[in-house]
Amino acid sequence: MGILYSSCVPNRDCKIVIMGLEGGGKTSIINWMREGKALEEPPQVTYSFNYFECSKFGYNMKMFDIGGTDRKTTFWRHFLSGAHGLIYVVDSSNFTRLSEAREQLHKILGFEAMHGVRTLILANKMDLQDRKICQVASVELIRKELGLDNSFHQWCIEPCSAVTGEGIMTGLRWAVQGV
Ligand SMILES: Nc1nc2c(ncn2[C@@H]2O[C@H](COP(=O)(O)OP(=O)(O)OP(=O)(O)O)[C@@H](O)[C@H]2O)c(=O)[nH]1
Ligand SMILES: [Mg+2]
Repeated sequence: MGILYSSCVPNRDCKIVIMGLEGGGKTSIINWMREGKALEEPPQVTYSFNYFECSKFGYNMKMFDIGGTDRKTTFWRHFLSGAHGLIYVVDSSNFTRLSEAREQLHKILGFEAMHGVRTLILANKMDLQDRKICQVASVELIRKELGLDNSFHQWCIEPCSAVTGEGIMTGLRWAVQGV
């Protein structure tokens, strides 16, 4: 009976918004979430947004991948409204843009629609250090630079790579917990 019951329970809808500076790896990460593998070709720059749906962890996830080049906050408002989770992607190999990321993240979290929304920070491109291509910022440094310690939001930082898949599904599971 238990098995019959669980197989009949429909997936719950869950709206996830993925944001971050351009080139951080949002589209590549979403590809991992959907396909479980890295893209064969580097993705094209996302102008405006991409929309994807995928079923994971008992949720029908509606995912909005917001291109990093468009910084119009009026444009963001539309996507943030009704979101259950925010995933903010940071390029860990780009030390010089961490303060810009902090500014953008705080702007996003300042929207009323973000109150009570779980915020997952994905510290992406960790493979670059593992493959000895370049040094990346540690999770500790990213935490400090993003300045979330006094935030009322529920947040978590997960190191990840859209090349190896490290950390992506663990982070996503955290982001949708309790939705
Ligand atoms: N080494 C490495 N490269 C990555 C990783 N994730 C993304 N990239 C590369 O980084 C570049 C940008 O990736 P995108 O996924 O297009 O980044 P985005 O955040 O969607 O960028 P916009 O659409 O411009 O906002 C591409 O060349 C990717 O192949 C990663 O985890 N490791
Ligand atoms: Mg993109």
